[in-house]
Amino acid sequence: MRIVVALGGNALLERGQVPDAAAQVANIRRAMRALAPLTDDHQVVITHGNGPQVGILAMESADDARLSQPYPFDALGAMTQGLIGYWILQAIGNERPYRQFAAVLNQTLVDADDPAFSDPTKFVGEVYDEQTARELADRHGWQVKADGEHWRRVVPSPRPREIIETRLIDHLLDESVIVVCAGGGGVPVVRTGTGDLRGVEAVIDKDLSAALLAHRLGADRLLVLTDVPAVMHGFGTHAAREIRRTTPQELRALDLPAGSMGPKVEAVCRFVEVGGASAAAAIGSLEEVASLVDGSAGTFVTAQG
Ligand SMILES: Nc1ncnc2c1ncn2[C@@H]1O[C@H](COP(=O)(O)OP(=O)(O)O)[C@@H](O)[C@H]1O
Ligand SMILES: NC(=O)OP(=O)(O)O
Repeated sequence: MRIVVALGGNALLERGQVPDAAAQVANIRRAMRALAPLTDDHQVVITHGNGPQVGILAMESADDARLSQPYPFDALGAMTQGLIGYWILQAIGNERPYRQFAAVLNQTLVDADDPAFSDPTKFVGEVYDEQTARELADRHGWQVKADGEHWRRVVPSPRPREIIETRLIDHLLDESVIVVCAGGGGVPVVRTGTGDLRGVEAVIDKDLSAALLAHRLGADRLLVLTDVPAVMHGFGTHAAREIRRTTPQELRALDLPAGSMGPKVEAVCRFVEVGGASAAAAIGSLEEVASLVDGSAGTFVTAQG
């Protein structure tokens, strides 16, 4: 099978953990140990988030007095693809030293007139209390919003339209290469009037890019891995109940938070809706990844349910 895996942010950095390199390397090592068996039997693409990391780089850049302007988010996104891609390559390579791996620094096309550019929603960087967040916003010209009980910086997150490197990734998979790409949703770019690509200030949602990539690659599965075993009815209540086999229609009827489970559900729904009868997607925990493939764990989504 051809499988696209979207690795949740918690696999890189647990909530509240200090974002030291060593902590992330150890987390990624654990994640790759769990993912490695999947790569023995299937063509696998690994995508990953970059919200905390891109926020740290943005803060460093904003504080660097030598710069007349902080580095823009397309450049920062490319940096995180290199950083996290390197960590993943090394970790999966240590698990399967006889295999070939590639981290593809990729560009993701978005629409220049996407309404998201005037309504930032993507949380990046660290969490703050409201007062600190507002002070930072005044000092750096940021926009900040409440993320649950915390506050965080937000940046525009336009809808991904095309993964520019899809053909290259397709060839690599045919050659049995394990591919890391679309990290942080891919470097956001628009096409100019002359047909050139140009970077834009945004951070794309990695689950939505993973869904697009999975569709364009004709993948059999999209697996969205996170820190809960499934999508749940009544999440956070005593009556919480796992949703096991379902359809996009049933999932879309749920009221889910925009900053966490919402985009994951949107991603699996989009993949199944455009993929037809053979497409299947799952949301569940990294530790149960093998069982997510056949629906014996997690929330398994098909057109038929
Ligand atoms: N209905 C729901 N079912 C399961 N988890 C939910 C639900 N609603 C919100 N969540 C939250 O979504 C989180 C996963 O999203 P997120 O934190 O963005 O994951 P990741 O960082 O792994 O990408 C879970 O840890 C859980 O707290
Ligand atoms: N780009 C992105 O979706 O990152 P997170 O998953 O870390 O929010």
